[in-house]
Amino acid sequence: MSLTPRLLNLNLFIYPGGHHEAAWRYHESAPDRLLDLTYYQELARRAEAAKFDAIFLADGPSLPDNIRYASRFRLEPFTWLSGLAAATERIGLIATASTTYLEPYNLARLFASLDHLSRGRAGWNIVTTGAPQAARNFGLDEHPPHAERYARAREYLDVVTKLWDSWEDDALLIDQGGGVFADTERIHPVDHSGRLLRVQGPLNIPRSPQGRPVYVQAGSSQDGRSFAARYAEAVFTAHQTTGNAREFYSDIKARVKAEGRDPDQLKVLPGISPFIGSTEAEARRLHDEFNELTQPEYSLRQLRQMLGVDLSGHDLDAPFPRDLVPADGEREVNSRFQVVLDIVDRERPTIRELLHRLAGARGHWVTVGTPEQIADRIEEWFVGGAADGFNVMPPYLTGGFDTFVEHVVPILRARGLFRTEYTGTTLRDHFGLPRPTSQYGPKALV
Ligand SMILES: Cc1cc2nc3c(=O)[nH]c(=O)nc-3n(C[C@H](O)[C@H](O)[C@H](O)COP(=O)(O)O)c2cc1C
Repeated sequence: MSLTPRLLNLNLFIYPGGHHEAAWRYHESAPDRLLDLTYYQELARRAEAAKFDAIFLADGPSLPDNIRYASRFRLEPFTWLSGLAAATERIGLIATASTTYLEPYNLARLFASLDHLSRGRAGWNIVTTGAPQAARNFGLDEHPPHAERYARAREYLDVVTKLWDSWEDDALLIDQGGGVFADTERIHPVDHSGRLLRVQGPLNIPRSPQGRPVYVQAGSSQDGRSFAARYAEAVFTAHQTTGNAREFYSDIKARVKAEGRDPDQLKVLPGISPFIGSTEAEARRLHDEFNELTQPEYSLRQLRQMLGVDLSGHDLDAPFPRDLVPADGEREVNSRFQVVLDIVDRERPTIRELLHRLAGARGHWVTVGTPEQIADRIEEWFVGGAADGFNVMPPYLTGGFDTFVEHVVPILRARGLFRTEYTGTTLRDHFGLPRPTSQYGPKALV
């Protein structure tokens, strides 16, 4: 049982301009700065000043098909995070990278380099890539099926973990007198030859400050949850209700325990996208103002990706036609399908009401209220076995984040729920995770 108080882990989940689909149209947004590094460096410094655990960047190797209506382009995460590393000292840097569309040796180099250059702040959001259109950017006619992507991901994790371990911690000698830079006896080829991957190794840079990046994952299917239980040290997830979040949390922790791991060493971090006002009415007005900026063409396309149903041409103010949702329709992400279907079954919305429910954060928890109300809800999930912390998803930037930091974080601190200072320097320190030893390291003396 840990003696240090259990504190929230909070990440800033950055989408260009903000998570609400219409954020780029809001008068306080700065859509002309979304390719400007200094815009994100300013944001990263504010998140570090607020003692956040990490910055998280999503990614996919294809252009989302709704770019006509929303600022949904994708800056490459490693390039982006290297620029943020140069502007910060402590805050973690979590990049999304695909086990389907990156070669293991390249991915291992990218993360080891980011971990060295940031002095131990790298995290890896491990994805298999849900977007089928990515396949044609890599010479494939078809996107690999879900189960096959996870089979590759499991073998992939074994390979890159070997690569990150391939230099023992004390392999780098830099013995100027003796003229030996590195002890090659302590640098090991990995010689992996598996069903799907073949990699000889070793990696071409020394073992990084954290040993390897923090393993983050966001799967929700059975494959996804089993994968998380075996490898992940943090799991991102999307839930609308405390009940569903609690069910996911206890399932994942039980799976980790069944894998013989310590459940405290996997942090469950749902998304939260808060609209904050000095009164509840003001917060609701702000939320409505954003929803009035939405464009049905975008929202209907997103709904088709989530539910596999095309409602263009339907009366948006008619009840959502639940019977049109195919049980096994073509959709990108199974887990989000269930989240949206639960909203439909629970709230019986019109089509327009459902589009507005999803406009804020694509099925993540959107919550509207005063700073005290937002803090109450965060505390309820945190102490109630539904979350170890959150991916904070500001509906718009930078104002949506500034309001959360200036008005909600102080309340969380006053309640003893969030750190006042960093107690460590690496992302593993912030998450309370151990630094793994190398599987090639000197065998423990018996
Ligand atoms: C917070 C969060 C962030 C995610 N970010 C990405 C991402 O950047 N790229 C991606 O391809 N998938 C992303 N996903 C999707 C997951 O990787 C995963 O495919 C999805 O949750 C469905 O799980 P499943 O594959 O186990 O069905 C994200 C999911 C969540 C909850």
